[in-house]
Amino acid sequence: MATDVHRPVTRHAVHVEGLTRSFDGRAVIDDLRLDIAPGEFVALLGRSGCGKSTLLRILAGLDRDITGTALVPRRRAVTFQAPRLMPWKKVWRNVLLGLPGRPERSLAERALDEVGLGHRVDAWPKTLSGGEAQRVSLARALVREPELLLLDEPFDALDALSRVKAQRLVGELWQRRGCAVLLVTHDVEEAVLLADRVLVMTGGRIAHEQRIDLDRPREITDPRFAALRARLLERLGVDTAAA
Ligand SMILES: Nc1ncnc2c1ncn2[C@@H]1O[C@H](COP(=O)(O)OP(=O)(O)OP(=O)(O)O)[C@@H](O)[C@H]1O
Repeated sequence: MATDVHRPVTRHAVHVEGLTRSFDGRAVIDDLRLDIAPGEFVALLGRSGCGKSTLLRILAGLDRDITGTALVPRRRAVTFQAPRLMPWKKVWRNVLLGLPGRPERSLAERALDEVGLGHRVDAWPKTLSGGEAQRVSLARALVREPELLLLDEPFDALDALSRVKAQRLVGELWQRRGCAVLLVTHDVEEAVLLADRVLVMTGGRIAHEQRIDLDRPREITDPRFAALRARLLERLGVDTAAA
């Protein structure tokens, strides 16, 4: 088994080749190939259960039971659908959780400022709204100064308005930080809004990829936006005529 995970890479932010992950003899990821360039924003779409989260967990280093090659930078960070905050730690301590050594509180303050939560540094997690909690988890990712940011459906649990705000924030952070992003999402519109390239995963592989060559900020009212959205929905097997 050639598990070549987590060596530093330079030319790519992610280099995956011949990656396979099986559960109970069934390959959920099947000979998958994927490259992400430094600073590139990639969105990953696919039907429920197609293996998106499994791939993300592998890239995050949380699942090493693989065959094939998966090279990612050492400085990487991941956020999940749920913010996963420790309720007995204040917000700033949650942000610094898991960092080596004795990181300074000011690090957390800076990251929280960046996500618009400078005023909630000393708050307890239970006093946060869903959108705020998700932003804390984003700050926890940013404090690691990632070259690769892995986002697993980070906006899914949010109401429509918080979702739009959070999407905008992620777009701004990405532009400011210049890190590569892999965003797993169910939402085709979100993918077209944010990504340089959208991947559609089927049968454990990347079955389709679509470059999004629209200027930013993007307008969903742009006919080119609608055309890309329709093409991706088609690739996902959604009947757009009936939608
Ligand atoms: N630890 C596990 N043990 C057994 N099967 C698993 C395990 N983790 C994932 N699977 C299976 O692998 C498949 C892919 O799961 P995964 O969570 O990666 O899908 P997904 O594309 O992220 O789905 P969703 O969009 O619903 O989140 C599913 O059939 C799931 O049941």
